[in-house]
Amino acid sequence: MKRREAITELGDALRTLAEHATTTEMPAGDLLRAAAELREIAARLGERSRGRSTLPSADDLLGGVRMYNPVTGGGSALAPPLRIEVVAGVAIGRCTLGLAFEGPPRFAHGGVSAMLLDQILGHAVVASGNPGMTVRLDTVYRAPVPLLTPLRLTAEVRHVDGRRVTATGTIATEAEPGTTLVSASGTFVGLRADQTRRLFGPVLQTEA
Ligand SMILES: CCCCCCCCCCCCCCCC(=O)SCCNC(=O)CCNC(=O)[C@H](O)C(C)(C)COP(=O)(O)OP(=O)(O)OC[C@H]1O[C@@H](n2cnc3c(N)ncnc32)[C@H](O)[C@@H]1OP(=O)(O)O
Repeated sequence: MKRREAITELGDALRTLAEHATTTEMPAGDLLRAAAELREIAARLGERSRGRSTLPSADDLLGGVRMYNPVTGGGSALAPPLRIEVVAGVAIGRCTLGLAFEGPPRFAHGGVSAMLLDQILGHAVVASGNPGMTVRLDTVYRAPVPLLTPLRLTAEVRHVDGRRVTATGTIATEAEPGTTLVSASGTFVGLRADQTRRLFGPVLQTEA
């Protein structure tokens, strides 16, 4: 537990770093000094690390704890992070995107919106008891998503057809939750046992 807290602390620091590195207007000399210091820290962290087929020791895959998920993970430098709760089958997500997520000036990159929606749709799908992988994600961009503004996302499952599950979701601001900025519809497919073995066999072996 202590290690998870430390991972989240490091994640927080990294997210602050990413945001300041995106917004800084400091002169070149300061940037070069910072780069050299950061390379030293990175080398230290890299002294003990895992490979692609090994789960993070702090994760609990079956319990749904993924510390470095790039959308929700407290330890991820890339995650906003999006906080998700599921209430009566509806996944509700909250986050605020900083300038590191900028696409058009003042607004979020469209790929970031798709990433947030893929994740929250996935949570609704898992909560419905039919976990699967995304095989299709259609996004409709109705209005740009503002940065530095609390956002509210929702997602719910619409249809289950054997191994195929369809879910829909939206992004809005907390201030105007009824005004959809981006909507998405996703298809998720539950894996057969042979597909699970082929894709995740090495990871599941180290988990056991
Ligand atoms: C308990 C605590 C919980 C805590 C809470 C944790 C929550 C934790 C949430 C995580 C949330 C993560 C959310 C991110 C989720 C990703 O980001 S997943 C990563 C991105 N997705 C991928 O990489 C998937 C890539 N695709 C594949 O590997 C393969 O398509 C799959 C998934 C193995 C399926 O294999 P396949 O050969 O394509 O399909 P197959 O098994 O033959 O057929 C299955 C059915 O799907 C259909 N299908 C396949 N592709 C498509 C398509 N593109 N469109 C429509 N239908 C399709 C087939 O037609 C077939 O239909 P039927 O004939 O049965 O009617």
